[in-house]
Amino acid sequence: MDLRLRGITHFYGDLEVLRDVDFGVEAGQIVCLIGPSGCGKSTLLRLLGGLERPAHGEILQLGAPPAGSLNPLTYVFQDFALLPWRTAAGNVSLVLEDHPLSRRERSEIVADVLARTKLSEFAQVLPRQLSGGMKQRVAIARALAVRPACLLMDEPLSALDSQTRELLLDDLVELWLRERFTACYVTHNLAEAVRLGHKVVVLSRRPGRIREIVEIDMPLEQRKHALAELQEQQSRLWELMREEAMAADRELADV
Ligand SMILES: Nc1ncnc2c1ncn2[C@@H]1O[C@H](COP(=O)(O)OP(=O)(O)OP(=O)(O)O)[C@@H](O)[C@H]1O
Repeated sequence: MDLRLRGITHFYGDLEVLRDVDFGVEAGQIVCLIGPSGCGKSTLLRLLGGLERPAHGEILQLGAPPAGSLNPLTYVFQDFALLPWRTAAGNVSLVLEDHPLSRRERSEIVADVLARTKLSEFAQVLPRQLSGGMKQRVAIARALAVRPACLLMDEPLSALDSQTRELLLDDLVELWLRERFTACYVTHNLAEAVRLGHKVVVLSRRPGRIREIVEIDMPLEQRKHALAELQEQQSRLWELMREEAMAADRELADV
């Protein structure tokens, strides 16, 4: 299933947050959203997931979600959002409990996604016994359990230390190579955007407009070993963002 945003404009009261935003998320691709603080990236994810409706414009879902999808648009949050009293398996199972599945089907799905995210041996462990990186892997397993058409990822690595972030970044690349999942991925981290994004949507400061859409053709599996080339892409993205980021900072300082 592809997603298309057409002419998205959004307000909170009188505050115009997004203006005339157009882009697409093609099935099997990761689209990264970057832009200065407050430019409306998380708002765009909420609009994509249907949590809010845009003031103007439309979001189209083209094609069918994967067979058996229980929640086509599924969020992965920065703070993992795990229930502390449930084990890793219990947290994953939670999102299946409102669906008409037998106990056996449920445990098969849970075992499958824990295996796919290399968490099988941690199935019975509580979140407090897990590192930040492992917690986020549980959250990703939970998201995969509902067979999403598109993962809506809001800075999923930003609560982690830099080493863990790097490891999880590798895990995400590996997962994508195995499963070709579709994602719209919000980040402040340009290195993350150029490692993961097939396309990077650069937004201007508020009201967020499309500043540029940068396609990165290099296959994901090659990127880890092509850091010099990626650095060029990253510098280009930073050039696009720098003035907007400085202006956004000045605006925040004036508030
Ligand atoms: N529910 C809301 N009600 C009122 N204003 C809101 C609401 N949600 C967001 N905003 C405002 O809308 C603007 C965009 O917020 P949003 O969180 O989408 O930006 P962002 O680009 O994700 O920011 P950051 O990079 O800092 O996370 C901000 O000025 C924010 O204060």
